[in-house]
Amino acid sequence: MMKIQHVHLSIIKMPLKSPFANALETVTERESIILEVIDHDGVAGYGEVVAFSTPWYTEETVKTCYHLLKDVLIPIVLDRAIEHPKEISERFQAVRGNPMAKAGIETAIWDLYAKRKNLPLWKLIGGTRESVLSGVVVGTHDSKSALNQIEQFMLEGYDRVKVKIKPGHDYDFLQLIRTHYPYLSLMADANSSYTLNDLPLLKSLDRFNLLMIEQPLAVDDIVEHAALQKQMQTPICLDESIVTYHDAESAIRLGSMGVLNIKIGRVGGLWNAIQLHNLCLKHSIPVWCGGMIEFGISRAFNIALATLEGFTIPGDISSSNRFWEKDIITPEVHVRKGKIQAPMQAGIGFNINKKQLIAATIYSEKIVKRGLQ
Ligand SMILES: O=C(O)CCC(=O)C1=CC=C[C@@H](O)[C@@H]1C(=O)O
Ligand SMILES: [Mg+2]
Repeated sequence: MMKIQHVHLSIIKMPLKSPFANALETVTERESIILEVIDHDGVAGYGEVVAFSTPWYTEETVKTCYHLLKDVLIPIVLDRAIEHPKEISERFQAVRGNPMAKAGIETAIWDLYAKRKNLPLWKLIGGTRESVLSGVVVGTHDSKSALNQIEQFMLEGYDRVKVKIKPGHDYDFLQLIRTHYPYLSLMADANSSYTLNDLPLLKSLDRFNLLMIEQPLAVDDIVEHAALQKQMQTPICLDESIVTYHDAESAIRLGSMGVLNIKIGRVGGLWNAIQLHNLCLKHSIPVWCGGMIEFGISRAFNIALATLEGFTIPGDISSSNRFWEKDIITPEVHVRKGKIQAPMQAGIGFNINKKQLIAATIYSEKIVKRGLQ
C-alpha cells in the first residue's frame, strides 16, 4: 500500500540541440513538468508531463497541466492510500479530459509502485521484450538537411526513419528520399494537414512503399480516415485522433486505422496505454510507441511500454542525445543497432541526474498532504 505524503512539481526548460519542425510548429526549446512523489516510507517515484508550452499538438499546455495537477489531480491522489496504480485512472474518471496532466502523476505512481515491488517496471506490466525497437524522427522541411539527418541517423544505428510531410512538401520530398534510400524503413507523419480533397495526392504516395502514413486528416476525422484507408494501400496510423479507449474501438470498427501510435501522455497514462495495446492486440492492429520530444523519465516509460507483445513496429523512442546535450537521467538512453535494452533496475530503471534536473529547473513547488503541513 502506498500513502503519498507529498509531491514535488518542477518546471524545467532546455533548448533542443537543433529545431524540430512539423506541419504545425517549430520547436526550439522544451518546457516540461517533472513530478516526484514520495510515500510514507520515503520511497520516491518520478513522472514527466509531455504537454507542450502552447496548444499546437493537443489542447493541453504546461500551464494547464500545472493547474490541473496542483488544484485537482494531486489532491485526489493524496486523499487516500493506493493499493495499485490502476486505481489512479479510475479515480481520475471524475475529471474530464486533460490526459497529459493525468499521465504525469499516474506514471510517477507506477515508478513508485515498481520500486516498492523491487521490479523493473517493464517486467511488472508483463513486458516480453528485453530490448525495444527504436526509430527516429527527422524534424525539418528542408530536403537537403533531411537527407543529411537521415545519413547521420543511419550511422548512429537507427534503421527506421519518420519524416514530416505537409501540403506542398510531400511527393517530391518522399521521392527524393527514396532515390537515395530505396529500401529504408520509412514513414511519414502529416499531423492532420490534409483533407479528403487531397485524395489523389495521398493515393500517389502509395508508390513510395511507406511503412505507414501517420495522421493524414483532422483529429476528429475518424469517418474520413476510414474512407481514405479504403482508397489507399499504405496503412493509416492514427495519433492525435485516438485519446480514449472508445476512440480506438470506433476507429477499429470503422476501419480508420491499420496501425496505432500509442503515446502514454496522449491517452492519459500507462494503464490506459496498456488497455489500448490489449485492444489492438485482440484485433491484430500493430502498435508502436510515439514520442513527444521528451526527457529521459518519459523515455523510460516509453521503453517499458514498448516491451509489451503488440509493439511490433519500431517506435519514436530515440537516444537521449537525439534532442539533448545532457538528459536528466543517468545512464542516458542509448540506441544500438536500432534497439534499446530494457533496464534491469527497479522502477523506470534509470536514476535521476539531480544536478542536471536542478540546472534545468525554472520553478518548483512542494505540495503536501493536508494535515502534514
Ligand atoms: O519525440 C520524438 O522523437 C519525435 C516526436 C514526434 O515526432 C512528434 C511529437 C509531437 C508532435 C509531432 O511533431 C510528432 C508526432 O505527431 O508524432
Ligand atoms: Mg504524430
